[in-house]
Amino acid sequence: MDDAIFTAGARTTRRPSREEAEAAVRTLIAYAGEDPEREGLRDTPKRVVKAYAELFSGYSQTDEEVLDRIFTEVAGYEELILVRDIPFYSHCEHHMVPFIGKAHIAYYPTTGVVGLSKLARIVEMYARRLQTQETMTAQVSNAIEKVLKPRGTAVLIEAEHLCMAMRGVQKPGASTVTARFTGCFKTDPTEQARFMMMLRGEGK
Ligand SMILES: Nc1nc2c(ncn2[C@@H]2O[C@H](COP(=O)(O)OP(=O)(O)OP(=O)(O)O)[C@@H](O)[C@H]2O)c(=O)[nH]1
Ligand SMILES: [Zn+2]
Repeated sequence: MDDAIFTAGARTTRRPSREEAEAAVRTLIAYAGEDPEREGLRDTPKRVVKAYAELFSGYSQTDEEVLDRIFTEVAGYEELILVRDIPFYSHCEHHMVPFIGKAHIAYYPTTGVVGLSKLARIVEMYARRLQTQETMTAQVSNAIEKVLKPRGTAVLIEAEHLCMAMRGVQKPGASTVTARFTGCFKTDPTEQARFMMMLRGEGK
């Protein structure tokens, strides 16, 4: 696993070994002005690399693996399905600092539905990568489109970017909203309005 080769875009890169990753963390600790050998920090590189396995676990899965089971026995249900307030933690790809928020996903099924938890799992998979909020929004939407071929998909993500809160422009509390509408949500303004109303808990 440590020596695995991975391909990103057109480039193929050797995955650094665990030892190399730990050495990089030690370098960053020293760069921050600390002594990486002091007791409290001695095991930190190991802990950070272990935490990375969890925080960036989204690279080892695919859309098809996550959305692998489609249920067709839903008595002809073709109405809107909305899962809202799916919490997530991601990392912005510019600063590698967390952005934290909630995703809301709706779709109109055609041939079947997925388990509700799978919508949260697809959010997890893309959140646990280096991201921009826009990319993540599009990726979640594309995954649902590809696997479920729904009549329409609506994905709305709201998040606070800590790179804007704890550094740089320092605006804690500013929230970013991104949305992608496809199918009937894109072509029919009343569907979009219905989605927004249901998000606020007003719709039916
Ligand atoms: N569009 C978009 N921008 C993001 C996201 N996460 C972080 N950013 C922005 O990425 C930008 C990177 O800007 P740069 O000028 O290259 O970097 P910087 O000097 O660190 O910028 P400041 O954050 O303004 O200090 C910043 O404006 C961030 O707010 C995201 O998910 N989407
Ligand atoms: Zn950032």
